[in-house]
Amino acid sequence: MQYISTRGGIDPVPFTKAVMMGLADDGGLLLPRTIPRIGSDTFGQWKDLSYPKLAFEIMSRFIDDIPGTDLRDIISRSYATFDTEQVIPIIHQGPLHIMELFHGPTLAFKDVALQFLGNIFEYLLEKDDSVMNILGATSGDTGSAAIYGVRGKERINIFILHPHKRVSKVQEKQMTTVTDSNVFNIAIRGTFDDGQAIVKAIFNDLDFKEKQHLGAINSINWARVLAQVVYYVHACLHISSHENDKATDFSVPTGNFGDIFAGYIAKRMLPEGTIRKLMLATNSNDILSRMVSNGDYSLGDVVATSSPSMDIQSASNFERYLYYLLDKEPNRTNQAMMQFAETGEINLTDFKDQIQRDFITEKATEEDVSTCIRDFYKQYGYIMDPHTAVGVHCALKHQEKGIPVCCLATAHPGKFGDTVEAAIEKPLELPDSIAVLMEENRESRCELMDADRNDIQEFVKKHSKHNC
Ligand SMILES: Cc1ncc(COP(=O)(O)O)c(C=O)c1O
Ligand SMILES: N[C@@H](CCOP(=O)(O)O)C(=O)O
Repeated sequence: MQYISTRGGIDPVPFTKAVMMGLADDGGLLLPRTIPRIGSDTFGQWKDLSYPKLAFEIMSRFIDDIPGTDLRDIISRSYATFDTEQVIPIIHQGPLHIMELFHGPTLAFKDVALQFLGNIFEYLLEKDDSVMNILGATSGDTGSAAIYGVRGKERINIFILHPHKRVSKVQEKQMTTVTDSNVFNIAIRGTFDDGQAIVKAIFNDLDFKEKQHLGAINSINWARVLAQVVYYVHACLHISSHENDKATDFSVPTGNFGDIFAGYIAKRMLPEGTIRKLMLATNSNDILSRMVSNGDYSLGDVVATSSPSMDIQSASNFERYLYYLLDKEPNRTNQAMMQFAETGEINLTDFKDQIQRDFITEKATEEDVSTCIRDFYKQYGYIMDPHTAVGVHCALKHQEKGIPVCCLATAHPGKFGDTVEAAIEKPLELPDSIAVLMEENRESRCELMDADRNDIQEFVKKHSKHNC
């Protein structure tokens, strides 16, 4: 399998190079040259596979430059850190299927891909006897999952930018109380979008990228998307065996467009009609919702909400979808992205029909989110986090009679305890890993910096790991 850039400016590369490259060297995003198709027979044979075995079946269709035995080992180690043997339980609650993606070490869906990516990096660096300096931006969950994915790994230093005071208390503590010497947290005076733009600008300095051995853990990195494709297939297998092979809709709370893009890839891979509709749910940062409703992909200000991890306007992975929307023409994708960089908008009104064939959308206000958490708890006794509630709100509004809907539960409610407790009007029982974090006097480490690309680049240079 070869990987190409959405902007067409690099020669195709195999999986391992794509993972190490992160952002494509022409500023675009990497995609597999073709999306493998899964026939109905093969899909049927996967029904009883464990999660790691299913992950191997899917990933090995995209990875042909890591020996099978090594890939199996990497996958099985990655999911052994989850707190349940099922890895990703799917439960039936009221009218919905809820896929709980938060059973990994940092209690959010990011662990599913970042446990895997941390192990892939370690494996490839050992092979090459090399080192890596990871640079990433987070609105709260990617950062901690990436840190937990690589903490203590000898060949890796990690630098994570998060927006100062715009992440939840638990998210902040999860990141900053990891005091391993290879972990550097930077709180920036700015938004997640500012952090992501700085990360991309630094990656685009190819000389710096090469000299500092930069690596990417954001969904810029194809391996992130790939690991997330697996759980859509897992859910389809589960639901088709419980609901007589019915086509399934998915509702996905969306910020950087990575998770829902993984669903889009799964839809194109699986037998026709296995996934019916993808519901794209946003909070008040609704650029993606406006794009689906009327083709208007135009930046607004980032506003702070109770689902802070989705307080994003400039959705990184949108470029990958745009590439397919523009008939896989890199020149057109490049032009559109250049225009977006200049004007902050892309007019997609001519593509509205296609976009609406791919997605249904809904935007949840702050009131919608707390009402959804409260009512779902009252009716079914199930407690969800505010990001999950954005998706559940959308699912309940758009569910069609007789069509199963699977909602992605992207974080544990305890990560956003204040919002959840206010909605359900009672204290939450916190998992031990959160209770420990909130103990007083825990040592923590974080630099506060302006959202200044040069300062951050200098900081990374000063603290970066080098080959011996
Ligand atoms: C808890 C949670 N839910 C949903 C999302 C949205 O995922 P994506 O950015 O892949 O669209 C994020 C991060 O953005 C998140 O951290
Ligand atoms: N919600 C994310 C934002 C970064 O998205 P990514 O999927 O590109 O890493 C976060 O929690 O940081």
